[in-house]
Amino acid sequence: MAKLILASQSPRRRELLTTLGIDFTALATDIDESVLSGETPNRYVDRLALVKAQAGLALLDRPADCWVLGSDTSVVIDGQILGKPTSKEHFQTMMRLLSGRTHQVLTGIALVSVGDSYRALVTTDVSFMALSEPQISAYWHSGEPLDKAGGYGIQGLGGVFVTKIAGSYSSVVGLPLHETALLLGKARFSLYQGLMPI
Ligand SMILES: Cc1cn([C@H]2C[C@H](O)[C@@H](COP(=O)(O)OP(=O)(O)OP(=O)(O)O)O2)c(=O)[nH]c1=O
Repeated sequence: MAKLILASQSPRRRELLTTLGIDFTALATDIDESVLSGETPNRYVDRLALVKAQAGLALLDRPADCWVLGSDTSVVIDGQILGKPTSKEHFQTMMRLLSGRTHQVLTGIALVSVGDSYRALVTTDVSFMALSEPQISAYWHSGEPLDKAGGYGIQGLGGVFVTKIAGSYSSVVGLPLHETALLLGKARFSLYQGLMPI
């Protein structure tokens, strides 16, 4: 039986993958997350998921026995990719953009082995209430925004700002469970007692 490796340092991704009940090992990869010139948001998250998985595969002693899962989540508004905030000012700019509007959360996932790869891209619409400057400032001081794409966590205090979501909640948190299960099925991993046909 092949081994499953999660190439991610995100605690949310580890938690979400754990819920599928398949044994896996997590390892951290360090990759360049810069957007290429002219790259669309869809291509960007798809490429980064693949690069993370490939970087994970390259770290393994016995890659031939393994499948590596990589994932990338980005927030997109007006065609602009919002990554993680690098400062309070950067965070405020993001919140002002998201305030009172609907944006997209894109998550790319890639499952790679030495000879094969499967990929999926999931888009979810998330609507925010209109935010005041004091609200934005209070949220920054919670400490939650720093390690999250778009500067918010729907699963935490950031969920207070979300008025509507259309799509996959787990994808917004970092790993779309349905699509991940489909990819794992293609790689012949069996989920809990036939939960998902393979
Ligand atoms: C929008 C949103 C993002 N996020 C998180 C998911 C991802 O962890 C993070 C986006 O950054 P990513 O670069 O996708 O992931 P990461 O750096 O945390 O982990 P790794 O690359 O090692 O896998 O933002 C939430 O937790 N909740 C949310 O509502």
